[in-house]
Amino acid sequence: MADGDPSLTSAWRSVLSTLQSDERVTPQLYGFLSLVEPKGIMAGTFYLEVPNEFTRGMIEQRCRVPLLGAIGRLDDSFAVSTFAIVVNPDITHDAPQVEPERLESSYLDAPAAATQTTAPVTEITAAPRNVDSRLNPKYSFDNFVIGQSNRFAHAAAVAVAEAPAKAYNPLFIYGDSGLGKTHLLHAIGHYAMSLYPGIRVRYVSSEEFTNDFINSIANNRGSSFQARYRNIDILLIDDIQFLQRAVETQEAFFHTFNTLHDHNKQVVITSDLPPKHLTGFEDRMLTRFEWGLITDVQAPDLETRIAILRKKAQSERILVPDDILEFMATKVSSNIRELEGTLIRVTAFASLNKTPVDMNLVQTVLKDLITLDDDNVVAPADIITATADYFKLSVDDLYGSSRSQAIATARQIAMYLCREMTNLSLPKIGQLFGNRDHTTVMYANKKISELMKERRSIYNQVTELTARIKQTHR
Ligand SMILES: Nc1ncnc2c1ncn2[C@@H]1O[C@H](COP(=O)(O)OP(=O)(O)OP(=O)(O)O)[C@@H](O)[C@H]1O
Repeated sequence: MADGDPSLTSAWRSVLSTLQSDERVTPQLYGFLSLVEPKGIMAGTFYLEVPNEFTRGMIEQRCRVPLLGAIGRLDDSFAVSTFAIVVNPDITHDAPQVEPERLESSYLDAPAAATQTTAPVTEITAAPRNVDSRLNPKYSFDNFVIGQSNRFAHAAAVAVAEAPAKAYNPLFIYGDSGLGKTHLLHAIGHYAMSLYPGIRVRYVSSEEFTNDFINSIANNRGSSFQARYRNIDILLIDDIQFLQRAVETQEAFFHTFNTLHDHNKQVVITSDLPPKHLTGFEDRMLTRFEWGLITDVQAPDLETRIAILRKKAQSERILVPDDILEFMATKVSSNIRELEGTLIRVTAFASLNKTPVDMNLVQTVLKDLITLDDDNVVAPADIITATADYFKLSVDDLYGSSRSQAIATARQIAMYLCREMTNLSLPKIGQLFGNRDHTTVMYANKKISELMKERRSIYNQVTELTARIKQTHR
């Protein structure tokens, strides 16, 4: 679709009208959205232009989720699921309704909660707010359930958000997959941003860091890489184990870490193992990981698992009796992601059949979801092949960029299953599917969870496909 295309303009108008009635979009934020020029739709991405970095930052940081939601509501014929924002200073528009200066100065006001700590707030450098924090709004401290297994990690995370670079630096959180490390990282970011409006936070997975680094070398843009990772107040880096043996990327991370630490900026790192068990890292790097505080997250006990399920059910406004929650929590014991997957399936089934969630239903659904043990890990390639076979498509269709509805839905189902059945991170799954952004995977996950509740055909497809994949792994 080209610039000036009337259907493009009408698509963007419809997005704006959805956003206008979204209570998460304040009039000030709407002011920034009204600066957007829609440029085109390609390969499922809505390309938008804005006049400056500040506007891009505001939209990316504060409107990402409502915007993805509004785009998702567009007519299927647009075949669009995500967006990308490009800065074009040549666009001329009226000024946004909030002047950047006002936001800047509010950043320097010590917030109430922060004054309880020893953090001298003004030490955090005020600077243009154009950092895309890439935080997932789903993961906050409010919806993190505290239990014996994560109490210490949670307290350390809160302390770091309240007093960046003062409490523990770096904070190193380790533990098995699916136990809440990523959730804590994002929660630190959100909480720090609410305490110190305008603070520059960047969440990045090690894979994204590696890609950024490689691209910066390939494109001779080392200085923009440095600017991106060094002009920030809090760096949240997920799954550092993926930098094992990546000598040059490690070197880049080493310098980033030193610069941030020397300038009193906070670094938070997660990993599947504690520093002393990580192999493939230089000693000087491991020593630095141990400078601050190391804490682990463990598998949650039964009570915590029940509490997590209860919280999740409440947030989705689903009524699930306590004995059912307890039953589900007993069946799925180690991985919280799997626990959530179980709840999604159960509530989708109940919603489709318009029946309450009772023990019979849970037992029926759980029959299809017998968990695989650790030696029986599903390879993402198997999921993709099985999905392609099931929908009578080719594997290349799923990797590729076709926007046909049938292929796009099959691709989203494959992404959903990769998220549910493997330990792969969102960026890694995005990479697998033709280098897509991790937000596309997040969106696919959400969309399929919702569609399962609304369309029996989708529920059946996901269930049958899961059973087939598990069958081949028994
Ligand atoms: N204590 C908790 N309270 C509520 N939800 C939780 C908790 N711990 C984990 N979760 C949820 O479980 C899911 C998996 O957690 P998360 O992605 O943070 O795990 P992880 O340890 O980072 O795993 P990986 O190493 O595979 O990236 C998320 O949806 C998260 O919100």
